[in-house]
Amino acid sequence: MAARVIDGKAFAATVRGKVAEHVAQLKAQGITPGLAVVLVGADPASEVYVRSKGKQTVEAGMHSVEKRLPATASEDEVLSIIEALNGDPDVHGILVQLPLPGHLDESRILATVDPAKDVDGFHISNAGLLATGQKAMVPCTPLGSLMLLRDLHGDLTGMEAVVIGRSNIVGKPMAQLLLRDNCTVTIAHSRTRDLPAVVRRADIVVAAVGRAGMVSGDWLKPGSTVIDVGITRIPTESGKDRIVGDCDYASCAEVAGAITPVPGGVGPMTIACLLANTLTACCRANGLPEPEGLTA
Ligand SMILES: Nc1nc2c(c(=O)[nH]1)N[C@@H](CN(C=O)c1ccc(C(=O)N[C@@H](CCC(=O)O)C(=O)O)cc1)CN2
Ligand SMILES: [Mg+2]
Repeated sequence: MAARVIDGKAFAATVRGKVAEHVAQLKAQGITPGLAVVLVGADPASEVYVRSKGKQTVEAGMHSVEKRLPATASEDEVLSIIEALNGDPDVHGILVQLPLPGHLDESRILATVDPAKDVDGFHISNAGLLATGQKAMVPCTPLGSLMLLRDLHGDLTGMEAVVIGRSNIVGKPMAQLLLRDNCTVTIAHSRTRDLPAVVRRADIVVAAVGRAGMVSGDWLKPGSTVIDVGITRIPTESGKDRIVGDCDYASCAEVAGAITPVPGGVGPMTIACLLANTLTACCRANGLPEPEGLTA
């Protein structure tokens, strides 16, 4: 039987609606959550994401700040912008759009964001809090993926999860979140021996390696749930890029029980969760209860 298609676009719209409702309540108390996005350079995909972030921030009723620097900006210039945003009381969330130009030290830049305003959850102190099971800001793509899984399965306790990819942004935090939800978690990667056999054990597969179409249907346990985090742009003859995930959709959809499409799966959840994290950061900064169902 063909897999159920997990509609991340629709789910993201629901999340954004909930965020907007909370924001309206905060504004009635004189509090407006604010999100600042820092973009260094003019990577075309980053331009698109940053524009969407600003637009969706405003649509949710929040205050949006955009700081743009040329690709030639020095590290000190980037750091001084972040420091100013750290001290701005109207800004509750700060993110630095990745990738950064190669001459900049990404770790140093991310470590300069105030952890309480780190709505991407990339600061080492948030990574450490998450790894030790404490209250953290959680990276948006793993948080969105977890929301989709909880919506589909309810309780994830006891499920076998295989996360393919060990990045700090997706693979590692995703594994931590699944562990926290009582899954038995394996992190697989490019050096894993017999990757298809490892993936075949999984009730939940999260593919986050950045290799187009790598996971094929014959790697899957029948009925498993596939979360495809990959986004690879493939140029087409029409001149417009087509985007594909890390899973070979046609073959995986024949074997899986449920699968996220690319586009329209995990991608839209990333920005919806960014808004949710900004709301959470604003509530924490004001000593207010956190919104239910919008955090991990
Ligand atoms: N600071 C950050 N940088 C990057 C992150 C991040 O979470 N924080 N993630 C990605 C880019 N990204 C957001 O920044 C992002 C990627 C994809 C989507 C999305 O909605 N994708 C759509 C397709 C859109 C398209 O056609 O390009 C989908 O999958 O349906 C949103 C945000 C790297 N950098
Ligand atoms: Mg670098």
